[in-house]
Amino acid sequence: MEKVISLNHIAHSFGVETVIKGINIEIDKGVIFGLLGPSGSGKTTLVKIITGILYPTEGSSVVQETQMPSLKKMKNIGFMAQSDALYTELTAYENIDYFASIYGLSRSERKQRIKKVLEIVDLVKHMKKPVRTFSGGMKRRLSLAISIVHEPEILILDEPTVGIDPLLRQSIWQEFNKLKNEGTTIIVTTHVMDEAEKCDELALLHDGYVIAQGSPKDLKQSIHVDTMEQAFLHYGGGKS
Ligand SMILES: Nc1ncnc2c1ncn2[C@@H]1O[C@H](COP(=O)(O)OP(=O)(O)OP(=O)(O)O)[C@@H](O)[C@H]1O
Repeated sequence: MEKVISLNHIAHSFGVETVIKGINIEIDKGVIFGLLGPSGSGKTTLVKIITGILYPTEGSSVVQETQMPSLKKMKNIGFMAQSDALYTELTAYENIDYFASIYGLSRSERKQRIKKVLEIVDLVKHMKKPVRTFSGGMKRRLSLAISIVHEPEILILDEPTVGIDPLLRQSIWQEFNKLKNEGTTIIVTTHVMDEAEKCDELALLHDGYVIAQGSPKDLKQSIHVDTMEQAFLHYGGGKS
């Protein structure tokens, strides 16, 4: 298996508070890797470190054999942050077009891919509306469209389906699986157990530590429980 991401002894502090504590994770190409943990456990901080947006206090994030941060590698990464970074006076189409042009897509590539991603997130009929008129869920869907428009090799999604209804959530997960089958490596943070079940591999985070790691099946089987929720509680997760 080709390693795409290696996190080596990562620790991170904000002032005197250490929020990431000695994390080692290796992620293979073409898997959906979930970071599961309660609010404040360090998921967002960790994905920011992986992408190179945040420089860790200790350790290193290596993406495709390159130490982050690396501008070159950032072009191979699609990142959907937890808060939507959108231009509210522009339309949905214009927002995607703007980010696609930053990624260097030609006019014809943009036209074709924007159409595709708008369909995936079910925003075709709203594409000409200014984003200021969008609901929270619509903004999330637009952010997702932007993160995949340049067909990145690595897709990092911080709670991508918050505020998205169950039906669309299901079709978005189908799309993640499709991207995975095409070789995209996907990292997704969540505190929703049924989403965790859909990941190939999981790291359970609690208070800045990885408390368990493995496939959902292995994590459940090794302690003889039926649900991820039970597994998470067993391993010491739950509320911080
Ligand atoms: N810029 C910052 N300055 C100070 N403390 C921060 C900062 N960002 C995060 N933290 C703290 O780091 C800890 C981990 O936060 P983080 O956002 O990584 O958690 P999370 O697991 O993503 O939570 P959530 O599920 O609520 O998004 C929290 O205690 C948070 O208060």
